[in-house]
Amino acid sequence: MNIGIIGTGSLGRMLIEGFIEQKICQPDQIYISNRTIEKMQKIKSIYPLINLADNNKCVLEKADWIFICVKPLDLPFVFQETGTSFPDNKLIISTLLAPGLEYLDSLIKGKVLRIYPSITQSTGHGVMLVAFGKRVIETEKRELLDCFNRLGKAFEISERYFRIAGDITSCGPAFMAYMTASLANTAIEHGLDKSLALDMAGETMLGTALLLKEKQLSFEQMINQVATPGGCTAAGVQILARDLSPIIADLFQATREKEKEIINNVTESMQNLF
Ligand SMILES: NC(=O)C1=CN([C@@H]2O[C@H](COP(=O)(O)OP(=O)(O)OC[C@H]3O[C@@H](n4cnc5c(N)ncnc54)[C@H](O)[C@@H]3O)[C@@H](O)[C@H]2O)C=CC1
Ligand SMILES: O=C(O)[C@@H]1CCC=N1
Repeated sequence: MNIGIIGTGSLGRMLIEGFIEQKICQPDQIYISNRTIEKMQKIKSIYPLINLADNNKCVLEKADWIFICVKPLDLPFVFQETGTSFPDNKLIISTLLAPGLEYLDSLIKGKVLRIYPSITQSTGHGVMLVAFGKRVIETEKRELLDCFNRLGKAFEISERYFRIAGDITSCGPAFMAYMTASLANTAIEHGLDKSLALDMAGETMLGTALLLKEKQLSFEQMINQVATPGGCTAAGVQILARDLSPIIADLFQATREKEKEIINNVTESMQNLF
């Protein structure tokens, strides 16, 4: 089975690393294309056997599973080039937050699904949200989910939950990194050396994740184990409990509004072209 990646930015590259590092396929089974050649060449310097395609059409010809990893507003240009009619043995896999499956199923003659991956999955950990279009059959669904489960955990859910789940799983790594960096930055403001603070923050984030996983702790158990009764962690947690909720509510609102804007813009530009 050959894998195609159209768009080798952050996410396309993560998928390439994940497929190769988790031994889902060999580098010579992967065909990639990108608008600018430099990003592809960097990937080729790491995986010399990977195939650089001349254009997106070549990826479609060579690969069986084709992951589209461009930004939503670039999608119309991809379909302009490749057409929208694909044989039944190909699976078109959109990583984009828009357009939705109903539109893709009506535009594309062929099999399509949506995934919402996470950049963390190159490590074999993290979450992939999955929703299948109506022409994907059961055996293909199982094969896809088996593959995605080797890149962390795959959750087949209705795409109407992609936004709120994606705030945890796909945007989450950035939000969590921001919060951890904020702890470090405040410590820096209080006089701790910058590189020490950042190193400490990263190591603590890693240790926290490993502890949660290895000891199968719930978040609440983790908090309770750290927060000695009457101690300073408990004092800090009280501040979070008092002040964090409205900020997180604003964050969910902001991602939802941005998603709406992107969906409107993509729908308009698709309608202009098709
Ligand atoms: N970065 C992330 O963690 C996640 C991203 N996504 C989705 O993945 C998609 C890509 O996101 P990123 O990788 O972050 O963006 P990016 O901007 O890093 O990468 C997009 C790539 O597509 C290429 N491209 C643009 N037009 C093209 C065309 N016509 N043909 C071939 N290549 C073309 C660009 O040169 C660029 O390398 C977006 O739709 C995003 O919503 C989904 C979940 C997580
Ligand atoms: O920021 C974005 O729009 C994409 C989707 C989730 C992560 N990156």
